[in-house]
Amino acid sequence: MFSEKAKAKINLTLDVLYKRPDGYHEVEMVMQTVDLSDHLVFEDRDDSTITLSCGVPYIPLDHRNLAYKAAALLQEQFGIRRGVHISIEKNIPVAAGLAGGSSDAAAALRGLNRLWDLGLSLDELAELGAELGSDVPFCVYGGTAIARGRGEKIERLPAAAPLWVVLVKPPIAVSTADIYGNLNVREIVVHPDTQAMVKALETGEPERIVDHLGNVLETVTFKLHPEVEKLKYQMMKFGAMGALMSGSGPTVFGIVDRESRAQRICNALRGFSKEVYLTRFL
Ligand SMILES: C[C@](O)(CO)[C@H](O)COP(=O)(O)OP(=O)(O)OC[C@H]1O[C@@H](n2ccc(N)nc2=O)[C@H](O)[C@@H]1O
Ligand SMILES: Nc1ncnc2c1ncn2[C@@H]1O[C@H](COP(=O)(O)OP(=O)(O)OP(=O)(O)O)[C@@H](O)[C@H]1O
Repeated sequence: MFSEKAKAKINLTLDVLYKRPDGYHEVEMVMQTVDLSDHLVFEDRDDSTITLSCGVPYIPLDHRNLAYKAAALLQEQFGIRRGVHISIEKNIPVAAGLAGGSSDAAAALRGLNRLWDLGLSLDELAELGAELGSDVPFCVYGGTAIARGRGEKIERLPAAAPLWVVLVKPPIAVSTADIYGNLNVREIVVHPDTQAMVKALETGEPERIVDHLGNVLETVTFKLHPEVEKLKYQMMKFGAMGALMSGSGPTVFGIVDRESRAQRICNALRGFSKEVYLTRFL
């Protein structure tokens, strides 16, 4: 029996450069792991099937689950005849822009690499992960990184200073495909400055980091779901140093340098949303 943590991510920057002929968007994003995690446990089975259990009722437990897909991919690629039962304790909100499913897939790749003694490196697992989703390779490594291509090309960065992050999710689910589908690249007014964010992270100065937050998908999601923009405004009003929507949304994160202030923001936001989390850069 093995276990793995599947950590959530936020996008400190998310830039779209152009729409590619394959329908995906060429991106450049600074990604950061935060300490909000699902927990996965992997147990051997007597047969070759893959089974899943999960405490929450609203995620698929069959071939549509990204952790199932990860297990099936490894079985197929390496001719594995052993089965596995994967229990998922879900703490990351679903369809939130926090890569919950992608992180479960990455944790499944790491966990099964150990359970099935495959001896694969993180680079090899990340390459396999790209077949499951654009965010999976980053989730294989975690930490701080720049993601390019459709998100699968990862340049790892030194660990960032452990800033506090408040997450707030409105009670709506957002489809990533819909948000990218509604983006008109020619209408992007301000592109985030990826290199400036990298430099800001090197200094560890929160004031510089929040200066360079930017996500070109915000405009699209805000138009479809105005309550997301409202939460961003409230996050700032309650005292965050900077705030941004994560990924395609609808989660908004706020960056804070002191725990006491982060706690106060969480308390204030709980008047508006049931889903508020206090986390940190990891
Ligand atoms: C929004 C982000 O989460 C930011 O980290 C990612 O860019 C999306 O990552 P993801 O959810 O793992 O995305 P995938 O499962 O690979 O793709 C979902 C859908 O989003 C769109 N998509 C995704 C990534 C990308 N670079 N361009 C796209 O246009 C495509 O329509 C795709 O069918
Ligand atoms: N292990 C899983 N956990 C959560 N959702 C999953 C999982 N496997 C498949 N899904 C499906 O994936 C969809 C997207 O959920 P997920 O939580 O991964 O979105 P997300 O956080 O917006 O991802 P991203 O930030 O990578 O776009 C859900 O509708 C859900 O049914």
